[in-house]
Amino acid sequence: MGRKFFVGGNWKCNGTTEEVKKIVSTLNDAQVPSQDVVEVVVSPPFVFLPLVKNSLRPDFHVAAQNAWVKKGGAFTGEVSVEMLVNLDIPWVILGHSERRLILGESNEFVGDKVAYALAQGLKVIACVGETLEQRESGSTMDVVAAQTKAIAERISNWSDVVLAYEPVWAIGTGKVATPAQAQEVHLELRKWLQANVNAEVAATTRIIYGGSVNGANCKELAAQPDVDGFLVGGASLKPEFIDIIKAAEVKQNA
Ligand SMILES: O=C(CO)COP(=O)(O)O
Repeated sequence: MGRKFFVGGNWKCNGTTEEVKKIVSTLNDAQVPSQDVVEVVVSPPFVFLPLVKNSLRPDFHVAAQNAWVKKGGAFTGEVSVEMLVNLDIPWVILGHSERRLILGESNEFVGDKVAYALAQGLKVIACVGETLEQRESGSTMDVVAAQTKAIAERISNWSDVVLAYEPVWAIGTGKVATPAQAQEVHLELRKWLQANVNAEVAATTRIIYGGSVNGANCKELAAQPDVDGFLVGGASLKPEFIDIIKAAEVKQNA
């Protein structure tokens, strides 16, 4: 199958220097499966990226939580892709629902960001997901397909993209999607990629789940055939993130 398990930790807008040092030290001391089995990427706020990059174990990598849509310049408050490349930051999270919904980023804007970041050599964790209202009205697949389409229309190479399905109603709510709910959308997304991109991209692109993942629910989710890992928020700030990384072993034993 060849889809290496991927565990991302999205620290969001959290942390002090002391807290960040503590999380890094916990991660550095952890016994986890090897890089051949699981790819681990943590995403601190921009201001802590150099600290984390310089102190984190070499088998774990870092991601920015956002980047500007095109070349940097007169865009007060933004951080450009070029700056991330300059700092040797390999990954960026784009299209997180908090940016789509709170900061008003449209599907097209997110698609443009993904295309620009990939073109400059970054790897992208691209997020999609429906709100509770959209789920209840039966439009989950239409919503995630439209979000994915806006990306697919703008890129030709998916090898540096990880697709994160993060239902908005499950984010930070403690209300995790059931393994069946996650599997259903992941499979539909894979079918969408097959029909609209190609079979190889559908078979090889990692589709990870995010939304109230924790040490207790991660194994059952990881056992789903189309769940290739996680994007973890709150629990990525805690030692239980190590247990979530270890959920990769579920795939090995499958
Ligand atoms: O938004 C998320 C990761 O990007 C998920 O957040 P929680 O794990 O805190 O629900």
